[in-house]
Parts: sequence; structure tokens; C-alpha cells
Amino acid sequence: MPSPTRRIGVLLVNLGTPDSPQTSDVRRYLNEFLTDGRVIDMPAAVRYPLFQGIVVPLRAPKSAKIYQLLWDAERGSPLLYHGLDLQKQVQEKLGTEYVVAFGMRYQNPSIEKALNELRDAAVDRIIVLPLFPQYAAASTGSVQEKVMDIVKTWWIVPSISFISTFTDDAGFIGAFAARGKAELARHKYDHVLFSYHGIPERHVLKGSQKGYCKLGSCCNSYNKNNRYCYRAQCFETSRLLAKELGLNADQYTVAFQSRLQSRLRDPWLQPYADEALKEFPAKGYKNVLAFSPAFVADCLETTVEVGMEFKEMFEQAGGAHWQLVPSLNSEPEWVEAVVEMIRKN
Ligand SMILES: C=CC1=C(C)c2cc3[nH]c(cc4nc(cc5[nH]c(cc1n2)c(C)c5CCC(=O)O)C(CCC(=O)O)=C4C)c(C)c3C=C
Ligand SMILES: [Fe+2]
Ligand SMILES: [Fe+2]
Repeated sequence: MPSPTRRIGVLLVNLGTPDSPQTSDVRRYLNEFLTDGRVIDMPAAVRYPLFQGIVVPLRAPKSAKIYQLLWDAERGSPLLYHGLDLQKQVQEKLGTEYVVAFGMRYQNPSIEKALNELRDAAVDRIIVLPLFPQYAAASTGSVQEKVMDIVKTWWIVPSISFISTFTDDAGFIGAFAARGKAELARHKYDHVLFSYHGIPERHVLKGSQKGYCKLGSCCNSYNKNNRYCYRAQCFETSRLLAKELGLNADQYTVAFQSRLQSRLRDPWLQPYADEALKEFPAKGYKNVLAFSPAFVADCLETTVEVGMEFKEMFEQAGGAHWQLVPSLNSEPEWVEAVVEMIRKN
């Protein structure tokens, strides 16, 4: 008798996005996102009333206005349509031995729906690839927790593996560098900014193994002690990109964006990108190329924050030319890099 065909399930996951840029949908999205204990690490008894009762109702209408700038009239949220494009192309490249599904940690399509598709396809094992290059408990860790919460309710639990970080993956670095090189060929730049999504410093310290990470020079090399330190990973991605682009250490700056301002005024990873870029023109950096290598698809944080808001701040501070390197989206080199990561797993 022929042996039954064995198929491998692949689950690609990104963060999530509202169903529409209307305030009610943005509110629903933020309510789910900002009550996740891995994102807002406060006791649930404080987190729910504070965020669902005060922070989200105040933030949702403002966020909705920004989402309206981002939204594509036909295709909707870039994070979603680039994710679906990526899923389709990775499936085509991997062939019928694999079943590729796509889900979002918050809102739709849900991780549960995507996992059910894999279960219905009777896959033998599942490879989960959270689409965050650098591991953070608030992003990759949250996806891992959600997947385990769902799968633990299944009667038959398949083998599962997680690709937890691809900070230094050659395919990822090569694909981002290629996008940067295309911009560098178009214009003369004085400086490069690598801007990463920030997280509270506390999150880094909580993940520090045996007290190794102290937010100092400990993060200057990437090694077995700090493999999951978000700050060390951001520095490593930057070093590797700089090497590919032929940049010296004084030709680029690493900084952190998107901090959620709170009355608690807890420190987030520094330097803050918005403060750093305002000083660029006075340093003679009038033409700046900005990368956002914490995101593999364009989204609110790249297109609006770096591409529009930072550009305006930079020009007001006396800068001449600001350019965002588009994200990897579903570029062929990135599709190839994802396929390689899956095959290697
Ligand atoms: C790169 C990975 C991400 C980490 C780490 C992360 C941490 C983190 N984020 C917030 C708060 C917000 N983030 C928001 C948007 C957003 N965040 C990521 C990724 C990471 N977040 C993405 C891809 C996006 C964009 C989604 C899109 O639809 O385009 C937002 C919502 C937007 C807004 O209202 O400003 C918030 C809020 C915290 C608090 C945090 C770590 C503690
Ligand atoms: Fe975020
Ligand atoms: Fe560190």
C-alpha cells in the first residue's frame, strides 16, 4: 500500500490591522491589541479598565484618521494585502507538499481561522513564522502564546515549530539591502537611519537571560547570551545591513520609533527616532535614507510615521531630502527568503 501523502503546514502571521479605518473598527482592534498582557504588561485588573475604559476610547478616533491616510480604496490595509500576496507566492514556490496559511494576531483573518485551514488540510506538522525579524515578547511571543492556546484545545496536536527570529537571516538582510541599494542609486545621501519599533526598556530587562542584558554595551555584539534581546537584535540587523550597503559606523544611526506615550512616562528604548532625526540637519545630514527593518510589510508605522510624519519633522528642522526605503512586501527576493527559511526548518 502506498504511504499516505505527508504535507507540511506553514502559518505566516503578522500583527494585525483594523477591518476598516472607521473609528468603531479601530476601537475594536485597539481593544484587542492593548489588552494583550504581553503588550501592556500590567495586571489584568488594571489593564482592562484603563485601556478599554480610557486609553482606547481616546486614541481610537485619532488613530482612525491616520489609518484613513494609509488605506487603499480597493485593497484596504497594506499589512493585510501584502500578507495575502506573500502567502500566495510562497505557496506557489513551495508547491503541493506544503499548505500555506496567513493569519493576524489581532482581528482578521484570525490565527484560529488560519490554523483551522491547516487542520482541515490534515497537515502532518506546522511551521509557524511570525513576520517579525527581531524577537520581542510583545510581537513574536504573543503570536506563539496565541498559537499554543488554540492548538492545546485540539484533540490531536500536530508537531509544531516556531521560527522565532530572523534578525540575521542572509535572505532577509539581502532582500532589504537590495531595496536600499536601489534608493542609494537614485539619489546622493549623507546619512542612513535604521528606525525600529520601540518597546519599553522594562520588556528587554524582563527577557534578559541570567541578567546579561542591561541596556548597555551588552547589546553591541549578538551572541548566545542575547539571542532574544530585542535591542541586541536591532543592532545586529543594522550592522549586517550597513555591511551589505558598504556603510561605516558613522554613516548610520539606529533609533526607535512608535512609543506609546503614557502618563506613567516609563522609558522606551532610546534614542527616540523623532528626537534623533531633528538633530540630523545641524550635523550636516541633509539627505537621509530611512529604513524600517522591524517590519517586513508596509504599514502605519512605515508609510505614515516614517514616510510622512518623520519627513515633515526633518524638513522643518532644515533637512532637504528624506526617503523611506519601501518594505519587503511580496518582493521576489523576500518570497525566496521566506521559502528558504521554511525549507531549512
Ligand atoms: C515590529 C513588531 C512590533 C512590536 C515589537 C510592537 C510593540 C508594540 N506596539 C505597541 C503599540 C502599537 N503598535 C501599533 C501598530 C503596529 N505595531 C506593529 C508591530 C509591532 N508592535 C505593527 C506592524 C503595527 C501597524 C499595524 C497596521 O495596521 O498598520 C499601534 C496601532 C496604531 C496606533 O494607534 O498608533 C499601537 C497602539 C506597543 C504598546 C508595543 C509594545 C509594548
Ligand atoms: Fe506596535
Ligand atoms: Fe541586550
